[in-house]
Amino acid sequence: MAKIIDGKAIAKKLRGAVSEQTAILKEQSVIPGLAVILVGEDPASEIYVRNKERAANKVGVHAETFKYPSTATEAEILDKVAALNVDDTIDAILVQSPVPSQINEQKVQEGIIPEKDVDGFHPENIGRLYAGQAGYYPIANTPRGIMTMLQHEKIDLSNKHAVVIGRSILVGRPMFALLQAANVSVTLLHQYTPATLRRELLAVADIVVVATGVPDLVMGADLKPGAVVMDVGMNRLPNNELVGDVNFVSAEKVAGAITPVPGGVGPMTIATLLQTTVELAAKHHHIELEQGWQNI
Ligand SMILES: Nc1nc(=O)c2c([nH]1)NC[C@@H]1CN(c3ccc(C(=O)N[C@@H](CCC(=O)O)C(=O)O)cc3)C=[N+]21
Repeated sequence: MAKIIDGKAIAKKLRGAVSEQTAILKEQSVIPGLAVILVGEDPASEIYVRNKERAANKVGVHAETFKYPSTATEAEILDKVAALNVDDTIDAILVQSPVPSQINEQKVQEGIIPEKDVDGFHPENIGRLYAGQAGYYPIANTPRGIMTMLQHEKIDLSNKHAVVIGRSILVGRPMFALLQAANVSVTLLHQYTPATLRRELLAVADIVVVATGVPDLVMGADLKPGAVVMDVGMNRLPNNELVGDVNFVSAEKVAGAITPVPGGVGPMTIATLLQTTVELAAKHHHIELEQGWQNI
């Protein structure tokens, strides 16, 4: 049976470290500010945004949510982003994805200045990540949180092969770059990968990251025994149950370690978002943070 990777517990540790860092910033009168723009009335997004706000306030991050109706225009959102870009109390800006179809998401992402781009979506930040550049720049929080979990679990990455399923800017693509930077050999699959090829590759994957939105896409029988499985999926079933993209019951019999849904990758995404917000605030105010993250 696989070890269950407790994302909730690791997230709690990380939030503790974030609190220590916000305390250091507070001594210099800096309160990290996170602005969240939410367009439309998607109930799932609203819950997520509320969770973020609550978690932020508990660790000393000031979070503000700006809500717009689903009829909001692109110009309205771009204007708000422009105002937040020059707002000195705001260090990090996040536009909740997806946005309604009249708004060009890419244009909005490019409107956030790279220094406040807490999702790591700006082409400049993505370019740096893909180029494997050194130095600090924000990186998408879900894949970054997954790297923290792998590190926390002391999973040896050297000479390993990872299969990442999903090529979104939110998860798959930055995951590919981060694993590669950690010297993992990475194969990136997506919805056009034939199922036969997917199974061939999963059978030789030491690490599997799944972010597709397809329940039961990966079954225990697909896995290499002992594989580490990171499930990013969040699917609400008709019976209201929340499940990932991996069939947990069959997978936990074959995997070496696996993240549950809920309580796995999700809580780490939020904790990592707060971590990134604090880092951006420190950079904005030219304050050197202590090397607090290492204790996670
Ligand atoms: N610009 C942008 N950045 C994002 O990071 C972003 C986004 N847009 N749009 C939506 C997705 C989704 N996402 C989640 C993060 C945490 C949980 C989470 O905390 N889940 C908990 C609780 C789930 C529950 O019980 O409802 C869990 O998995 O245990 C869920 C979903 C971030 N996203």
